[in-house]
Amino acid sequence: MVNIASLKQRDKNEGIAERIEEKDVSLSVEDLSIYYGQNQAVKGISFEIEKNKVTALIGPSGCGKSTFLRSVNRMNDLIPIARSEGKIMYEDINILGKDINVVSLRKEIGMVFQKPNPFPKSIYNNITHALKYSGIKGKKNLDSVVEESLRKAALWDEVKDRLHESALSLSGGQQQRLCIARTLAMKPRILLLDEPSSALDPISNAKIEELIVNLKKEYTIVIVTHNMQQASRISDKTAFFLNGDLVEYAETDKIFTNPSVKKTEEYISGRFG
Ligand SMILES: Nc1ncnc2c1ncn2[C@@H]1O[C@H](COP(=O)(O)OP(=O)(O)OP(=O)(O)O)[C@@H](O)[C@H]1O
Repeated sequence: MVNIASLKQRDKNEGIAERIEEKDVSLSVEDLSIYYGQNQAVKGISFEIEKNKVTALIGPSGCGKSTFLRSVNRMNDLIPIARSEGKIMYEDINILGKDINVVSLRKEIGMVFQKPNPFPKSIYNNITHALKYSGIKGKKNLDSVVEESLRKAALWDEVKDRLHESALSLSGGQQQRLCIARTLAMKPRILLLDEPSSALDPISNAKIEELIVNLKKEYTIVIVTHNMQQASRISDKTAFFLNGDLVEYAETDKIFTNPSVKKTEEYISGRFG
């Protein structure tokens, strides 16, 4: 079983970690195909996701965006008929390798879903729940991780006086920021966001967008969105998917002002999808 943390230690010993740190690439996708039984949902795509940038995945419904996103932290493992070919390299480790420790991978690469899904526990316990399994103990330590995570998720000021109330008493937008805080508490390097604000009101949406832009200083962010304005406002790079193919991948400004492929232009101008 390959444990990501131990690999990093090995890399550090061999001086590889420092060299990797200098690279701008966070994930390198190499000829990736994903199938559900006979249906090929992702068709041999290759691209590199850059560190400390926001990468938006856009495209019409059913084109493979979520399938790709889920494969990055091995959530597709939970679907018996799903299988993949090709590689997703993360710090010189193939995420799709059979010997990857998926639990440690998911700490490094956290995921937040479309619908806020806090545990039916207190705000505080939502954050500490998984920490206990990763060996962080003691009230002082836990308190400090709770505060740090909630601050990073821009939620601390709104909840600091009600940490022991149920997370379900929060608004939808606050619940989603709590889910982001819960993911940040695991100290990930990469955040995968699957339409994180599409179920929220415009003000909550604006808060999530502002949060994403702030978080990219510390994290690499990959976001699936159907909202073209959102992709153009917050992302640095945009990948346009269509029928499982990666049709175009470029700087967001280029995709939205001067795309190279006609299909991209048709999609972003609302002519289909
Ligand atoms: N759990 C699953 N089992 C079988 N097929 C699936 C499963 N999830 C997705 N698919 C199929 O894979 C293809 C890609 O779906 P996917 O959800 O990745 O698209 P998407 O671009 O994220 O769509 P949306 O924007 O609607 O979320 C579709 O043909 C879909 O029916």
